[in-house]
Amino acid sequence: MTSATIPGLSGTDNVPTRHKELLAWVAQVAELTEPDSVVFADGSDAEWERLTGKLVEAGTFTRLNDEKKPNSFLGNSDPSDVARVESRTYICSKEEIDAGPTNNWMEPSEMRTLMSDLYRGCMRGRTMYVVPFCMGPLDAADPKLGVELTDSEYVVVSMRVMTRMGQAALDKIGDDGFYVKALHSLGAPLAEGQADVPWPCNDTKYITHFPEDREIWSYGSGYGGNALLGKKCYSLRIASAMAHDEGWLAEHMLILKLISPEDKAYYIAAAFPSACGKTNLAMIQPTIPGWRAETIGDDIAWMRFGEDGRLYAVNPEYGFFGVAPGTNWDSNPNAMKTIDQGNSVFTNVGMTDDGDVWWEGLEGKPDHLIDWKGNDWTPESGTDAAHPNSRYCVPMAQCPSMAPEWDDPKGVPISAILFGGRRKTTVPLVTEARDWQHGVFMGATVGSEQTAAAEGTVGTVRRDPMAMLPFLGYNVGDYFQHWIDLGKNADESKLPKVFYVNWFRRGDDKRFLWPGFGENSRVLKWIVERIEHKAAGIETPIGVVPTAEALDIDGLDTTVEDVAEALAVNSDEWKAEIPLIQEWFDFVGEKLPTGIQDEFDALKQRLGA
Ligand SMILES: Nc1nc2c(ncn2[C@@H]2O[C@H](COP(=O)(O)OP(=O)(O)OP(=O)(O)O)[C@@H](O)[C@H]2O)c(=O)[nH]1
Ligand SMILES: O=C([O-])CC(=O)C(=O)O
Ligand SMILES: [Mn+2]
Repeated sequence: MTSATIPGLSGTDNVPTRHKELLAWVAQVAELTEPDSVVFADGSDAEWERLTGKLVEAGTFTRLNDEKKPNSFLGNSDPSDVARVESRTYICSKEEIDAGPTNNWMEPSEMRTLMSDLYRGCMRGRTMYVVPFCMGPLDAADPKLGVELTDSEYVVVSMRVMTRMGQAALDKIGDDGFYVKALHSLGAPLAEGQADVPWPCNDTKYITHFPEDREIWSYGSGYGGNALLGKKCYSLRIASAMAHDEGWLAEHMLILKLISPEDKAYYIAAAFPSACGKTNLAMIQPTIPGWRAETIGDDIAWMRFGEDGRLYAVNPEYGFFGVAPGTNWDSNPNAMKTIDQGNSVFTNVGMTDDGDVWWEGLEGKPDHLIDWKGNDWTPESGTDAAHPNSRYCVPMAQCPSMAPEWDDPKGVPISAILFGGRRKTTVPLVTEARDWQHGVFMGATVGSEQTAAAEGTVGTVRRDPMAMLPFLGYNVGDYFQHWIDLGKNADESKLPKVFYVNWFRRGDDKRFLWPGFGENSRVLKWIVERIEHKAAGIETPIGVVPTAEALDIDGLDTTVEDVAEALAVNSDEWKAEIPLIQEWFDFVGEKLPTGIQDEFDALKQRLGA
């Protein structure tokens, strides 16, 4: 790590790059934000030691018991800074229509002026880190590079887990290479002698994207999705705009490798909204004999057509930023084994008296711990030990279920795409689309109950197209058209088949009708057998659903009645869905593709609605 003081970045001898434009940008931001010092992050172990040590000293981190979680830390946030802030997230395209109805928009120069005022002097008393990173393998033909400038050590160490961060990425950028500019500040300057707080942040927050300039400006939050700018901001919002221009897809999808008893591998990508089961499905342990699964990615997929006409997916990430509550040895043993190897950062979970972590749903409920707000907690407290959106941040390479090809820059050929959401009613366990365009319609109309992953009322149903509602870098109507066009230009026989799944349907007494987790392998088996033309299905107005016999429920600890209810297509429920879809399409507005409107009209006709 080399440091250079400001404003003297003109003397660049001790700086680890000769990239003039990059250095000019660093100097310009330093001049605006006035940090005490500027440090280039190199991604080394020594740097990790130094920065985690600094975070412990500052009271941000507590080092966990090395025998339980080696080289791991707990950092509990300010209670106001626990999730993505969608109402403060902006797409500042030049024209408002290009941000579209699903995004907040402000004219770019107006936003730059407003945020420059906030950034002025905002790093006083802090260090500004220059964090080079690469999304996806460094040896990709066209590596996707970025540089985050941040005044948060928590961000630097988390970026090291989540991305290929440090000198290797800076070397890839070279002397004049392109990189995405990602500027982040906690917005919490320190006056001379002012003591710091454990989790600095600001009540004013902006998470801003300039898609045409491929630039990100974030202010006021230290939380994952708002501050680790390689993840949602770059790999989804900016990348979706790049993908639209360049003919590929940047999606909020897990990537799973499923291996049949005949040893044939199938790669499946699945888009579910935040906190709706991507990580769990990505690490699934199938319950049906002979079937195995491996992980390629758990949150983001970049997909492009290969020379053979198939759609290939790459996981751009390097770490998991997973939902902690509900993760346990039964629901997700692979996540537990990954975490147990250490090298992790936990946010907003409880800490046990022996220096380990605990959250709701984890085995071994302790009699006493310190909760995520720093208070004494006992099972009688009646409060959550961990915030519902508490997270573990851990290197993917440690996960025992990773497929050997998980970081292959070529990616993996996708056989099926799953869309899903969290719906108590209406949506069956699994439905197969009639063709690509019908599949795009399904994705475009996914509804899901709101979770704790963003601010808002948990439980309200909202449309979350392709699970991308909070992550689209451009107009949602153009996005639907892009999906349709990619299918039109492809060899239909090589396109992935599309399915709509719902693990969350409930019975009258509110219980889940389907056990989920490892048992979802039964649904995956039907999907693979549909691809191989081996499983039966029934044509319904909404698509093809399994016959009672086609879904393998051998040895399943669920009643046949519940399974039937989970699979049921209830035409009254679907008729009630029609005005909701209409309302959503009215909101999408004039850019709704005719292909999607055609699918909607056909659905209404089939339903007699
Ligand atoms: N009932 C039920 N719950 C599930 C299932 N899969 C996951 N969950 C629960 O859903 C919550 C979120 O699951 P994750 O796998 O972390 O969700 P995610 O989509 O990766 O979330 P993000 O990281 O926010 O994008 C956890 O509380 C899980 O226990 C399932 O098949 N059935
Ligand atoms: O972005 C985050 O903070 C966490 C995440 O994966 C999501 O919300 O989908
Ligand atoms: Mn996510």
